[in-house]
Order: sequence, then structure tokens, then C-alpha cells
Amino acid sequence: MTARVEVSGIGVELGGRRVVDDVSFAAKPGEVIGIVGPNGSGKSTLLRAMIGILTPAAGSVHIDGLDVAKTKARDRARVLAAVLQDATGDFDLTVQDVVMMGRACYKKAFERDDDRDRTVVADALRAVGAVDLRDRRFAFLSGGERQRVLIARAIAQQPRVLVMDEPTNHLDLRHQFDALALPRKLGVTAVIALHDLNLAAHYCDQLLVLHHGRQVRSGTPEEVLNSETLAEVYGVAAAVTPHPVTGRPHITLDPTHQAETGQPPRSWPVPGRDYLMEKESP
Ligand SMILES: Nc1ncnc2c1ncn2[C@@H]1O[C@H](COP(=O)(O)OP(=O)(O)OP(=O)(O)O)[C@@H](O)[C@H]1O
Repeated sequence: MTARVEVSGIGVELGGRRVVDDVSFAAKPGEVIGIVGPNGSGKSTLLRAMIGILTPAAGSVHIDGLDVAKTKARDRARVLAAVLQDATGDFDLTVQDVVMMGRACYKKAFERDDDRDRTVVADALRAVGAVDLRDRRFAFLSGGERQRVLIARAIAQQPRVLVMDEPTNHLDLRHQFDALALPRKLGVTAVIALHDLNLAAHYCDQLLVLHHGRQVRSGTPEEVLNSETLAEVYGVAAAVTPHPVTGRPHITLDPTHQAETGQPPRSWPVPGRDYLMEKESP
């Protein structure tokens, strides 16, 4: 199951300061939206406001017409699941117990787990490659193992919308790919905050660039990712060329070059001149 997400004019104040200001976007059912931007630009705050754990000073979030702010936590959890940054917790629980917490929104207080819950939990563990961790104590897992278990807990909620804040944190390369491919595999709509722009370009349909709490660019990765944006928003020099295999925008950073002009140095590889694009190959 998937859903349409509409974020309208969200503004959040923290410590007397507006840290997210007038952010709006819409995700069609099944779309993956990437939220990118420098440290402190408001990505996590926006996601927290979206899932209802921060009360926005302005704006609204609707999922298939349902107003998130006016929905009870239990009902919200059946529609929307979140994996937040470093929400590792110190649960003295097994991995199976932690993932089973994702089923709480479907049960009354003290209701026992049934076969359906156990099947959903087993499937969720399989989806993140963590079946062999099932009986381990959550508190003693590595950072990447914990992250995968928390993703499994979100999957066990069987949401229509998945919100993830830096889901690739602590994950090795293979598991980064798996985590970002998950929304499409599950068929859910996703809103994902990401620092890695190359991964964002590959896995997201639309990108929203935040800078000082404001959305300064939005559109497809092709529309948004260019040398000018990277210079203006991140203050770095970078060449953006089509990825030699996928054709998606690929960013090559130049750590030695100051981003005063936003223009890449002349020595950057040029597609077609320095390497062949796949479609040009014989
Ligand atoms: N509880 C709070 N009180 C006051 N200011 C806060 C609070 N939480 C966050 N902020 C500030 O809000 C701004 C946005 O923070 P946020 O965590 O949303 O940024 P971010 O884009 O997710 O950053 P990062 O890439 O570093 O994770 C920052 O300047 C941060 O210091």
C-alpha cells in the first residue's frame, strides 16, 4: 500500500528561532523524495514535524487527505513509520522484541503476539538481512546492525509512508543500497534525508534542497544537482556529469578548489570526450 503525501507551508520554531520556514512539497504514491542540504539546514526538524513528534508553528502534512497533526499516534503509526537519526535506544530487549514493537499499533494493550505478527516480523528481518540477529540483544549490536533492526521495526508497522533520516548512517556499501532500495521494494512512498548526493541522485525521484531552513531548489535530481547549486548551498566546487552506468547525475568533488565561481576546473572529465556513455557504446 502506498499513499500521497502533501506538505504545505511547514514552519518550525526551536529555541526562539525559525529553523524550518515555509517548506512545501508533494509526493505521488510510490515516489521517493530526498531532502538534502548542509548541516543544520533543517532536514531532521522537517522530518520530525512531518511525523508529528514536533508541532509545527505553521503548515500541515496530509497523507491521502489525513491530517497528520490531528491523527492519534496509534492511527498515525499504521500509516507512517519513521527511522530517525541515532534513535538507537538502550532497550534491554532481543532484536525480535524490538522489531515486534512495530506491531504495537495494531494491538490493544497487553494483547499477545499472534502468528500474523510473527510472520510480519520475520519478513521484516529478512528484508534487511537480519534474520540471523533475531535472538541477539539489541543493546550489544554494532551501529550498522542496530540501524538495520530499526529499519525492520519500521517495516513491521506495514506503513504506507516511510520517513527516514540518514538511513545509510553506519551502513556498509551493500546495506546502504539495500536500505535505499527498500521503499520501492515495499511499494511505499518515502521521504528520506540524505547527505550522500550521489545516492540521492540514484534513488530519489525528486529532491528538495534546504538551506538555512528554506527550500532553495526542488525538482528531479537532473534539475537540482549542478555545479552552481553545490557551490551556492554547500560552498564546494564539483563537476556534475552523467553517471557512466546509470546516466543519473554524478558528483565529483574537487577538495582543492574553492567554490568562488561554482565553475569546475578545466581538467574535469567530459562525457563523450574522456569516457563513453553507455548509450554511445557500440
Ligand atoms: N531543540 C532545539 N533547540 C534549538 N535549536 C535546535 C533544536 N534542535 C535543532 N536545533 C537547530 O535547528 C537547526 C536545524 O537542525 P536540524 O537537526 O534539523 O538540521 P539538519 O539539516 O538535520 O542537520 P544535520 O545535517 O547536521 O543532521 C540547527 O541550527 C540546530 O542547531
